[in-house]
Amino acid sequence: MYVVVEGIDTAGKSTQLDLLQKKYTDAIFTKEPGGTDIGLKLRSMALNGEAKSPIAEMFLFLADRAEHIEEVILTNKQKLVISDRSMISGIAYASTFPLEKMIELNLLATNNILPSHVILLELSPKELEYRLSQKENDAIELRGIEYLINIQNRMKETIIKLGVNHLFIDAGKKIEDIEKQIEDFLNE
Ligand SMILES: Nc1ncnc2c1ncn2[C@@H]1O[C@H](COP(=O)(O)OP(=O)(O)O)[C@@H](O)[C@H]1O
Ligand SMILES: Cc1cn([C@H]2C[C@H](O)[C@@H](COP(=O)(O)OP(=O)(O)O)O2)c(=O)[nH]c1=O
Repeated sequence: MYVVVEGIDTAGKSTQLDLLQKKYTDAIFTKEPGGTDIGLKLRSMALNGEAKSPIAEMFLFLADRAEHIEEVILTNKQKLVISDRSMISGIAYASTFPLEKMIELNLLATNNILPSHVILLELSPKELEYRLSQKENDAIELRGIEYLINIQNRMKETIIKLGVNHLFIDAGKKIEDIEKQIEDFLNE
């Protein structure tokens, strides 16, 4: 099983992944960007906003993804792999590029490998505004509420277009209610 937890910044991914880690002690936990050695370097370049060109930034994430699929996903095919983000983020965050083009590029990077389970934590603009105000923001988070809600809409569109098995969850619900919904989805 290749499970991905998706959502815009502050949606609650890390919170749920910590809970999953306690429950699924034999699973492989990984993330994008930064799930491999090269990925850690690419992650720091991408997140520090070092690239001036949005195209260069997008290719840093694609390089990370290609390496991650090769090194982590393919080598653990028989195991339960749970990833913090995936190509869904890759397609959605590259919002200045057409969706179809991004799907094509991401399928090239992943060798056409798709997640078997996609969990999307979905935030309301109000809850997003509150959560961003409670933390120090990185370069991407500083792009603001409207930018991130647009990304969230693109995430939903991407999931539907790819036709992957998915669960959309209201991220404003109680942590334990979300945890239960995820558990039920993985046990289906
Ligand atoms: N269901 C929830 N209800 C209220 N606050 C939450 C919930 N889930 C997470 N949080 C809080 O929101 C913030 C962002 O959560 P986090 O798990 O770090 O998100 P992400 O990994 O998606 O950026 C944290 O302060 C966390 O404690
Ligand atoms: C995977 C991916 C993430 N991103 C963005 C989303 C996040 O803002 C950022 C890194 O995600 P994340 O690791 O969730 O950041 P943090 O640990 O600070 O919560 O990179 C892209 O722009 N493109 C991508 O392909």
